[in-house]
Amino acid sequence: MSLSNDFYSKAKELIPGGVDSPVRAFGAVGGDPLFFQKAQGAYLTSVEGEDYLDFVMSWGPAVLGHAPQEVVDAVKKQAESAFSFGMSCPLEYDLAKLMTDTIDGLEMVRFVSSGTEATMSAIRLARGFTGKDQFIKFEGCYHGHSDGLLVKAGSGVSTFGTASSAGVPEGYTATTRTAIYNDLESVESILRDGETSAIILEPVAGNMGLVPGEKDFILGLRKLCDQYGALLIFDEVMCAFRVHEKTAAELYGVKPDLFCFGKVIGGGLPVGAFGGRKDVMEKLAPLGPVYQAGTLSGNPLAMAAGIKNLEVFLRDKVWEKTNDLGKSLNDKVQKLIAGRSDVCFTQLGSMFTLFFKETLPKNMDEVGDCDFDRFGRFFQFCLKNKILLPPSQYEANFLSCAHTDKDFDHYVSTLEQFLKEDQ
Ligand SMILES: Cc1ncc(COP(=O)(O)O)c(C=O)c1O
Ligand SMILES: N[C@H](C=O)CCC(=O)O
Repeated sequence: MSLSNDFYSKAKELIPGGVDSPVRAFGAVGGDPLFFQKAQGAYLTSVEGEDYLDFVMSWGPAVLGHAPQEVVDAVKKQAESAFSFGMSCPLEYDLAKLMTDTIDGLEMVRFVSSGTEATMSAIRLARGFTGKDQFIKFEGCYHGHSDGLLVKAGSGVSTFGTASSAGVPEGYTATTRTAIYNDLESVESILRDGETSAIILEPVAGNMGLVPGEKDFILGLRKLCDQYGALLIFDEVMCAFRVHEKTAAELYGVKPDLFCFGKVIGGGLPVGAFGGRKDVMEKLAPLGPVYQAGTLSGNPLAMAAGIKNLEVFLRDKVWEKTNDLGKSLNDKVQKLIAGRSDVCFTQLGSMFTLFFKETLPKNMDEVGDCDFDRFGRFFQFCLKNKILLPPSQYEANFLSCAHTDKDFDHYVSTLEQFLKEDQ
């Protein structure tokens, strides 16, 4: 029994499945989950004291690497004066100012404690603003686990093979309409009745593996929203500051009505935010009739971590570094797999996915063609070689400015060995 096995056995007695989020359970790749004690730079240290090269990076926040000193110092300093006020503090304004100054189209922003809350609140706001109940989401996009959004969702929902979740009454999903990613026709056919309040999507999807929206698709969504009186919501919880220096909105040159954020803007502490057009945001309580609240919203520790994470990201031009690193990894992998038809690789900024299929998928159905058993074997092979991948073919990998070309050489030689042994 390893120490991780020991912790896992104990955790299973008190925590369902031994984990606080299903993807951590290694359910799709076999074997028992590892438990960790330390995260530093591009590495995690298990409770056994073994170092693992990390491509999970806390599912996105750690774009500077784990525990960057300036963020650690900012959190320590804040902890000396307050963990939580339950009242307003200047740090909320500071992060709002930094974000609204940085992000084109973000006129106002409200902080919450998770990406789930951000998307759930954005949908409520869109309904309140337009007076319409229906909204569109895409198969394979994941927007957290609020009831109405747990329909044909990616990430753990697909990993564990559920189209929707038990415990969600039919009525709660009756207003959720699903369309096919990268397929404008599937969207317009739903919009024609004029009943849709909003379209929400990951403009660069990372919860069915990395599947970028095609430019025409994203531009087309903007046009359709304008034509049919629906709001366009970009869920950039995962992709902001990862696929572009700022947002995917800038990458495509499209302005959504609302954005959702999380991950990087909290520097690893629990945070989410939604914002966008002022006339829409002013419908929120206490100004307007759309209610939304949170005991720990705008939490000072999370604000301090987020401000420092973003400041360093912008000041040190971290985007240029992570983008170059991503391209370097892409070059190495493409060279290795050239001419193969059993595997393909895609990268955008600091996100990437290796799919066990011939060609890159454009939507959730095409991701379904992957060889999932082989992905599981690759995951285990990497683990043996001290590399931690997200434990599902449906998840994107993340790198940070703390990763190095030497780390990538290790990943690529591990992949090379795997492809030789696993014919
Ligand atoms: C695109 C996207 N939206 C929303 C969420 C939900 O965020 P959280 O897990 O912080 O609730 C996630 C991740 O889980 C995500 O990747
Ligand atoms: N894909 C999810 C978020 O990005 C994975 C995180 C989780 O559900 O625990």
